[in-house]
Amino acid sequence: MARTKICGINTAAAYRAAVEAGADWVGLNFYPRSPRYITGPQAAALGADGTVPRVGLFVAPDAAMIATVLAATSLDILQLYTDAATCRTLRAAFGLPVWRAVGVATAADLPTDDEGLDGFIIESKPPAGADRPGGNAVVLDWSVTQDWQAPSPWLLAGGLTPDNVAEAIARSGTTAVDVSSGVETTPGLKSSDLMQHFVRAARGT
Ligand SMILES: O=C(O)c1ccccc1NCC(=O)[C@H](O)[C@H](O)COP(=O)(O)O
Repeated sequence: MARTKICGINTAAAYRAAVEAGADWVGLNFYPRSPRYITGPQAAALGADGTVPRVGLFVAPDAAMIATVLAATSLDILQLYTDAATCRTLRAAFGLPVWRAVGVATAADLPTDDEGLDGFIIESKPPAGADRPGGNAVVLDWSVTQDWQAPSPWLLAGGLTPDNVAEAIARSGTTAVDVSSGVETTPGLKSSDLMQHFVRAARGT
């Protein structure tokens, strides 16, 4: 049984489908190189009704980048691809919970304290030559977190699909999962059926 974040929501239809599928969070991607990229104004049209918490994703962010998005729309959580100190600074600046995204290859890469943050996204490192740090459909070795004493809440991500998420949950010990590619038919195009199957498989139903 795990909660689910569906990341890379980029249309009103995809937002509705993620809500109907039972996602616990939706991710909005503000990284221009991503096939799921949206702007702040586009995000404003995607379910700012509070139905499902919205996680805003930023890569190498500064305060101006985040402020520009927040001027156009609200966010509930920040998912940041940057160092822990910058995460703490931005957390204080905007008064929003921060999840730091951590690329993991071995147990040595796992955080050993909460870093003054609210949680982590634990995912596979990007493959060589990747143009983005996440959303690459690359699976992590799920045994890496088996003996980890997680210092705070965390979500498992990377290459998850409706077919492998139950095994990923069982082997990693996670209580929350995060998916982007695995619920798409092509990069950036979310599938309602795949989202429904993914959430059901994550819930064990
Ligand atoms: O999804 C992207 O395109 C992306 C681009 C740059 C940074 C992060 C990105 N995704 C972040 C996520 O939270 C994804 O859900 C996570 O990396 C898992 O992606 P996937 O392996 O495609 O399920």
